Amino acid sequence: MEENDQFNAGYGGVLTWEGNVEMDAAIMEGATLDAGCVSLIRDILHPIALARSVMEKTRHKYLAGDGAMAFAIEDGFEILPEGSLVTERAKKALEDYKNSLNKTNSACDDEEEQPEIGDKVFGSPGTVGAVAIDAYGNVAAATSTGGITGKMPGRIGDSPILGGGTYADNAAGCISATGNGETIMRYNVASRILSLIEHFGLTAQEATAAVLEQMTVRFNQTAGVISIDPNGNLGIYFTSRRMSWAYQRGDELHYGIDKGEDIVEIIGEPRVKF
Ligand SMILES: NC(=O)C[C@H](N)C(=O)O
Repeated sequence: MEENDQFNAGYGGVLTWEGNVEMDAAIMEGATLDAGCVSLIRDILHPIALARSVMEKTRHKYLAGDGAMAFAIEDGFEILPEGSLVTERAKKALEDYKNSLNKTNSACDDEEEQPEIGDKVFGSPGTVGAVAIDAYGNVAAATSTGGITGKMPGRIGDSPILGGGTYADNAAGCISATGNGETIMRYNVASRILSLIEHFGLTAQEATAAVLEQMTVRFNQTAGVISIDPNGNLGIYFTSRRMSWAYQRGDELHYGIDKGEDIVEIIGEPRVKF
């Protein structure tokens, strides 16, 4: 999905105020609470793979900027020619965003001006997130994003923040979030949802809906989350107008984008049967 320009991750990621793609990603496994996070990544097609390398090959959990790029080179990642991830669509979104700011001509972080997820005006609809559970109850989460259009260079969102936009713990479940990163990280969205599941016995759907509704009321900002609880129940909820999501269970593929939508396709037997 990082290769698909329809998503705000990898190729087609949204642009900083200065017109660059600067990406964040995180991956976490719930059995060990091991994790890898990266920020301020440029010219790499799959930042999520770099996050995984940080998890598996370093003694650290989070690398950013020049150090992360140096590690990527050392680890054999292809560094694309500068600007290779920038699409015409992302450029147009940045231009539209700049034109929409009639108050000031700087990269201010005025929350009122930030588009909500799904907004077609200022860039690709969304961050790419994945959550999964296996037959043994091991959960995992991963999130990859270009952030928000017109962000200041150096800005880091919620996606690589463990407990903010990404988290996985076999005792509680797994989370990937999308939406206004400044709000999601301040509200600790992932850890709040998982607390409700672990300590108050809510299902993934109940906990996800409760926390996102509270966040939206408190901050007047929208977000969306996909989650799975330790019983394998899915949570899919968004306070934005739209969020594209999909999941597979057995041979059924479900997907949707607008509220209440649940399109089902039978895609044949899965290769691994549980
Ligand atoms: N579209 C997104 O989900 C953006 C991401 N949450 C960020 O703020 O970096």
